[in-house]
Amino acid sequence: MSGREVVTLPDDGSVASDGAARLLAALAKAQAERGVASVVLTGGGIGIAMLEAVASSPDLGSVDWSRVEVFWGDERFVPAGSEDRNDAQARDALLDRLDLDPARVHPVPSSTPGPSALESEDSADPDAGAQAYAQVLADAAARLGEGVPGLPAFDVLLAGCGPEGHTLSVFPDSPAVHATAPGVVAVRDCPKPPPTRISLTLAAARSAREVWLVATGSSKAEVLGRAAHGASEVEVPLAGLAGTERTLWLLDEAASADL
Ligand SMILES: O=C(O)[C@H](O)[C@@H](O)[C@H](O)[C@H](O)COP(=O)(O)O
Repeated sequence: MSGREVVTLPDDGSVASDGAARLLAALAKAQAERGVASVVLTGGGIGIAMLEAVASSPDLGSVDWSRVEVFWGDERFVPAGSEDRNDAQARDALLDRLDLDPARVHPVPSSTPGPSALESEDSADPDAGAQAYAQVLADAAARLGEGVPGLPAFDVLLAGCGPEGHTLSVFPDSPAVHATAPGVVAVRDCPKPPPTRISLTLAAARSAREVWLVATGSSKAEVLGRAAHGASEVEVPLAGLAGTERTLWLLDEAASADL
């Protein structure tokens, strides 16, 4: 596991544009090395702002988007197409403008059948959805190469965090944070709405070569400070984020105040 690298930028706009430039460069490098690049997207304000910055980047064409595999680290378990879904927000912000191969875009199953690539796997039961997504990831691991058992060695996994320390949909002292095996879990009773979600576990996120935590604003400062000073992942799940080659915290000054 890699040591943590922290980059602090002046404000959220510069985090979005710097993150976008880094993402484009990382995907282009992965394609040069391995042919196909893979990225795990996140929801949240700064995660989506970063995708908007990718969409408006002059370097958008430096990546061959038909050779990018797209996954999500967590998803709100609501109907397909709902604006609450992280995948719908990512499509609006960026994905709909790209020449992606639909077979390489892997949304997390939704709560009702709908216009998703995984329509047949959508279900009213989040546990069934989690199991279906675990199979999608296992199939991808066979294609892309394995990081941890059963999970692809994603090139870049993006994650946000909440003021109480959640990342993905893994909340402090919740069943998901106690699920220590690499995998996909259903999450119920989330403090952040909507209450039902599907999420990679922290151990699954650690399958990625590079894990980037992207966080801005003063509400995140205290919990980032606790993680930097050794809080456990059970208390502060974001502390458990790590990539096999690189762990990057991309923050603004407000979020960095207690490091
Ligand atoms: O579904 C979600 O909401 C997320 O994936 C979640 O983990 C998010 O990234 C953080 O809560 C940060 O969200 P903000 O950037 O909006 O604070």
